Amino acid sequence: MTDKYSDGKLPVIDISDLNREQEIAKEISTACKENGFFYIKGHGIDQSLLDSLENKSRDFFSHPEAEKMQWRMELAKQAWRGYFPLCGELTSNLPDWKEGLYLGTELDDSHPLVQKKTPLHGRNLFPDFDKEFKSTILNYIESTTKLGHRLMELIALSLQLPRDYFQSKLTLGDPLILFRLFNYPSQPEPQTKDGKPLWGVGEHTDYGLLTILYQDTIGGLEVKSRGGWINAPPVPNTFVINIGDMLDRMTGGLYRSTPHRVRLNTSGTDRLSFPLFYDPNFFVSVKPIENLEPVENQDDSATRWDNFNLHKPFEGTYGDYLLNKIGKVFPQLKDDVL
Ligand SMILES: O=C(O)CCC(=O)C(=O)O
Ligand SMILES: [Fe+2]
Repeated sequence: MTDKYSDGKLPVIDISDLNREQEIAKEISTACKENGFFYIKGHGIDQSLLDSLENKSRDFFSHPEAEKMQWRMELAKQAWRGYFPLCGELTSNLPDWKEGLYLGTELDDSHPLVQKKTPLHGRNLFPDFDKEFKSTILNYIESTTKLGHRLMELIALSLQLPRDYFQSKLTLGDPLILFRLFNYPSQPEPQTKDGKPLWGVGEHTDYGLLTILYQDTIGGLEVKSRGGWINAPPVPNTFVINIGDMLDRMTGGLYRSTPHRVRLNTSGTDRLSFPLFYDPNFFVSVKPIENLEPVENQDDSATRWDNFNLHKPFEGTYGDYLLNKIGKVFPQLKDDVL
């Protein structure tokens, strides 16, 4: 059943009942057309795994920055993994008031793509304050990647496409998976720079297909709905799902990648969040799906955070597209490793 939470605005969709697949697909279609954001429950991922990821991450971030820098991103070179310190990432050219650990699908050095030094592919840098952190992270990535496959089937059904549409045309069984652990330290006073407010994360959309977000109980995520900014507060036993720019592009704007941001955390307790980005295969070029409902005002670049027209033809692969975007959020790393 679908309940209403979060100011009554974002739906919670139960995906557990296989006999209700068509109804679930309909609920997803409505949610994707309305806000591009929804919660899912009945996802089948054990709370004990989520608790363990949260506890071990909290422990990792509690160490002094100098210790965490043992796993800094520069060390992973073009794999783009590892720790970045507070204000180490820019969104819309402003530093975010967060620190994080970047991770992804684990590929060892003998993998052909790693041998060829393919950007965004390689080994993770696993902090070892806790010896079980690595297995917890890998279990989490595996479980949520499977959940991503399932959600993409439901999204295909929601567009009246064959259930394997995205698997056969876009992910080829090997979606690009980027996973992040974020810590938003609590701040007594909002920080300002040049008179501009700082954010946990500034307004943006996500680049890929689908984001699967687990968050702790603190809150702070905000979504730009048609009626204005609304909260996406923590809801027990759920993930927040939002669609990314590539699904907006493929659906000709029928499913919008909705801007969102994270408020500066003043709660008194650090906030943790865990976004997993389930993206197209790195080597695929992303083409619009044929014969979908046409959308008026498809080009929303005038009001988009980055003034980018997602629907302008683009010839390269998803990998080309993404590297160009990432270079803007980590300019220094781009200069050093690419
Ligand atoms: O931390 C959150 O709640 C959201 C983070 C986010 O939007 C992102 O990493 O793209
Ligand atoms: Fe995001």
